[in-house]
Amino acid sequence: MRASLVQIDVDPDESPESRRGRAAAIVRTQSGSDLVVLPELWTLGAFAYDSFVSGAEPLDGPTARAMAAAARDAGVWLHAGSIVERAPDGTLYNTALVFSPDGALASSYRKIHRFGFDEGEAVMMGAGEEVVTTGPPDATLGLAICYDLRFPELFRLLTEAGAKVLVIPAGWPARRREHWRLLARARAVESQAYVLGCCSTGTHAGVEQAGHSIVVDPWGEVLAEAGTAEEVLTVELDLDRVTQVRTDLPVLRDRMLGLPEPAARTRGNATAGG
Ligand SMILES: NC(=O)CCC(=O)C(=O)O
Repeated sequence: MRASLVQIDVDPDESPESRRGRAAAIVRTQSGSDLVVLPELWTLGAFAYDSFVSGAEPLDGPTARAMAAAARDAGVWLHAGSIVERAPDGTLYNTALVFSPDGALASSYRKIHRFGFDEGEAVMMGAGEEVVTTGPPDATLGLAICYDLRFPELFRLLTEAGAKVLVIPAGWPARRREHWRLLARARAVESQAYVLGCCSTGTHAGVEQAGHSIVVDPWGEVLAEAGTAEEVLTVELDLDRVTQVRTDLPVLRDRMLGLPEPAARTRGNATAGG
């Protein structure tokens, strides 16, 4: 399977409409790929909180329509990164959209772990509640977004649901770039799956983006990594490698399920220690 990660420059001097057109044009150039991936909130900028309310869109809004057409024209599976979704009840979500090669919306995923602590998306957006896998039947994509990368329990659930390729659009800051690179490899090794991390580049809302979109194989080796410029990273994924690694080193089989809850363990230890 050939995958192309589009590391787009999110520049506040370019309008979301212009960037949408540019991203669609780039996707159309990737017709030889099976899967094309865009970053998190690339139309507005992941840290451009001031634009979230005015720039929110429904699932059939302008970004979704442009991406559906681009996926169809290129004949690719398109993970269109994420949008600020305005749900019918008015709640905002950070929502990833995946289109099949006929331009149909195959799946959407609402980011479960919202970044910002006491500000930004953590207070402006609702939290997703669904673990989502999708994609080409032979690949099974597991969906996560940016800050989700810090929460291994989500990736366990994605692996249990059959994910072989973990796709993580991001607007990760340059300041924590080494966390991004390290956690992408960690999630690949523990899940024994490919990790496709597609980050934006440029600076918006005063936050320099990490770039360094990355593809890691199920053994934890980095197959390709971008720099900090806008670029398309294209790699060949051998999906049999997932099965091979899981067979050769069957650690997923050795999980000890049913361990007591942490609180129960603490009580137990305290008693045992006298
Ligand atoms: N947009 C994000 O989720 C940012 C995540 C981040 O900055 C971090 O985890 O560090």
